[in-house]
Amino acid sequence: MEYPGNLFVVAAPSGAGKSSLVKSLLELDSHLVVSISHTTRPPRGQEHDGREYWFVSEPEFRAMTERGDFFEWAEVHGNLYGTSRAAIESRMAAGEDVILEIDWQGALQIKQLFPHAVLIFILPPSFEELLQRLHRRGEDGADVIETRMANARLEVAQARHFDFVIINALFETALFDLKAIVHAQRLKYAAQRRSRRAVFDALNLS
Ligand SMILES: Nc1ncnc2c1ncn2[C@@H]1O[C@H](COP(=O)(O)OP(=O)(O)OP(=O)(O)O)[C@@H](O)[C@H]1O
Ligand SMILES: Nc1nc2c(ncn2[C@@H]2O[C@H](COP(=O)(O)O)[C@@H](O)[C@H]2O)c(=O)[nH]1
Repeated sequence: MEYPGNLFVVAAPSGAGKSSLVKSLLELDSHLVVSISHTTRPPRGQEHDGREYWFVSEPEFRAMTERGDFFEWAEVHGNLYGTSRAAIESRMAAGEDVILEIDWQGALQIKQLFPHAVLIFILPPSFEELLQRLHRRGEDGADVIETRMANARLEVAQARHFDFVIINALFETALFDLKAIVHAQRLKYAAQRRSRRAVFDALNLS
């Protein structure tokens, strides 16, 4: 499928900082919209339905998968997560630039559907720092943190399938890298569209 806007996909092990980076990017970039995913995970302390996620029951989620409502979905850390068509289709069709914050399994599904999607993987500087960040965030119990740390070791091996890798050691540096990727992709896409136009013009086609 091809849409007129850019599609960015950001994945990372839990706690690497992708939500923080995407949130800061959105504050600086009014041309970018983030997709709100559906999940069966219970809300954390400050989370609201329709803001961080659409929180649904497992039967509701399964019904959506059967109806084909998702562009992609996956089981992550024991919960189900998915990007609904309703969340992004109209915005992509309108030519808006969309960013998805999803896990690596979803990212690879999106690349299959939208080959022009740009996949960005965020790495923490070390596993020790990742563990510290999960503890400092203070949102998850010890068992959840243990699961996420175990999964992190498998997830980082997937970075090789991504177009770009950013190491989120110093936050401002990682944000700069993310902005640069978005900017470069916009220029590349615009240039490609202009050259297609130029070819059409030269051939006197409309
Ligand atoms: N560069 C950084 N240095 C130190 N702390 C950071 C940095 N980036 C993010 N953090 C902190 O690390 C914690 C985890 O960040 P965040 O919630 O953005 O991670 P995440 O990758 O979105 O995790 P999840 O997938 O679980 O939602 C937060 O408390 C955040 O403030
Ligand atoms: N495949 C998908 N993964 C998603 C989606 N939305 C979020 N996620 C990923 O799940 C984990 C855990 O998130 P958390 O909010 O419980 O910490 C993280 O890697 C998210 O990126 C989705 O729609 N599809």
